[in-house]
Amino acid sequence: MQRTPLIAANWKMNGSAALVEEMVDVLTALPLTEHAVVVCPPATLLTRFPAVCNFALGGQTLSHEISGAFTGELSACLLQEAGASYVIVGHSERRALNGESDELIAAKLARAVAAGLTPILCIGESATERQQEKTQQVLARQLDAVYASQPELLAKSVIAYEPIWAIGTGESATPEQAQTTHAFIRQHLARYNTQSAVRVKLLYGGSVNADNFTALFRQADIDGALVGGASLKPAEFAQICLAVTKGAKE
Ligand SMILES: O=C(CO)COP(=O)(O)O
Repeated sequence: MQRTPLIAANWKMNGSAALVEEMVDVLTALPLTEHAVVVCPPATLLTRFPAVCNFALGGQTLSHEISGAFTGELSACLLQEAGASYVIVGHSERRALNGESDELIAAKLARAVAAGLTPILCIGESATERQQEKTQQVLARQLDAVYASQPELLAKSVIAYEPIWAIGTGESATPEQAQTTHAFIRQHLARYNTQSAVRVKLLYGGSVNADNFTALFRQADIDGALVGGASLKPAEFAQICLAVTKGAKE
């Protein structure tokens, strides 16, 4: 089963209209294959991107509500209207800083799928959980919560494994560590549904850069990356994108 690769950029609360222009110039010059790259800028910048280009756009979070008196929130439909076709859900920063629970994340995922957005579900363990050998337990809990809410949601999502200890630290998981965990995630998904487990794209996130990406991407169960810091540097991000268009896996 050949899964097409995906590189996703998470700009977090960074970027500017100027960075949009720079990124568009750099990415549109690349021979990107269809659906290979998605850029998730702050929502206010979504409409600054051209309506048609050779990469997709995504939001960084969404409300679990459809519409109404929810000041400051953004619905799936608003994101879609602004040009998004993906949305990051359950990033560890939102789990930690905004108190997003597994159940809330499952509700957001359902809202995204219902609106036709592809969710990028983030899961991952903290340094302490890894030291206590609870990585698999944490990931299983995060996946089970989504499965329990609606069994078909995971098959319609991209899943990003982002160990919290690797985010923004410059200390990426090693290719072996990442592959072991991705293989576990895929096995766990297979317990729900063997066919969709083979099809689901699993991205690795956490201090990915142009130097370490190729070795990560060569791993059997790593289908791409969710890139934070390096996605703010157009030339470096372009190198990561090119690695998948060149088929670095072979
Ligand atoms: O959190 C991340 C992407 O969602 C990873 O961030 P960094 O690539 O900066 O470590």
